[in-house]
Amino acid sequence: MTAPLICPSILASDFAKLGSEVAAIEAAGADWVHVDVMDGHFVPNITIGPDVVKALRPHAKLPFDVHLMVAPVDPWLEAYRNAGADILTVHPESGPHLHRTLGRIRQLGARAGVVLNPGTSLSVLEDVVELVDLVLIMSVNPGFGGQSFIDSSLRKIERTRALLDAAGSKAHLQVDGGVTAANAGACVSAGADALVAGTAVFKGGPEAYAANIAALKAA
Ligand SMILES: O=C(CO)[C@@H](O)[C@H](O)COP(=O)(O)O
Ligand SMILES: [Co+2]
Repeated sequence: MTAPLICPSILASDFAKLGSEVAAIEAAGADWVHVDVMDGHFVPNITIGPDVVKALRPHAKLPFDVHLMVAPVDPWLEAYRNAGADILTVHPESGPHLHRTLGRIRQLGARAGVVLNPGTSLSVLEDVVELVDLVLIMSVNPGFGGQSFIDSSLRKIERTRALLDAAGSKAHLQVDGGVTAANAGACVSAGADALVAGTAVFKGGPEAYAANIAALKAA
């Protein structure tokens, strides 16, 4: 089995040192930088605006994987793309026309992702599968880091893998929320090829990042 892509969520990093945190995870072997954007409306937390993404962009060469928890999302796509986002991932609930939103992301030259909350049906994906480069399965309800992995997510990952394979899609299948070295193997066995991890990467400070990332890859 190939090792999964590891996408540290900088939500769990030291916000007073974001530039050096992004550089540190790149040096420690991360594959993508996962940026959680929250608006205090779609989810009950406020985090990172496009100016912060722009300021962080020179600190790493890794793809910036921007998870937009913002509604309405459409007015923000261009700003985050211009700020340096390589992947823009949207919730179906964050706009009226998912098909149009995904098309717009690709038109902007970014990879398009769709993210399914624990309570969102996988059927949403059926009609847009040809427009997605990434499917993100939330294994917690969005809004905060440090929550516990919802075990029923494993079955949803399996069902998503089956749907993508049946459609001949090469989209990445990413998991986000409560991912640790203890459940990473089960996520990959279920069909995930990319793991978001905040707490599990940033615990222990910069000296621990390489070992934390290696543990997730090996799991
Ligand atoms: O999108 C989200 C939360 O809404 C995630 O990306 C979390 O930030 C992951 O953090 P951990 O659960 O790994 O601590
Ligand atoms: Co996220």
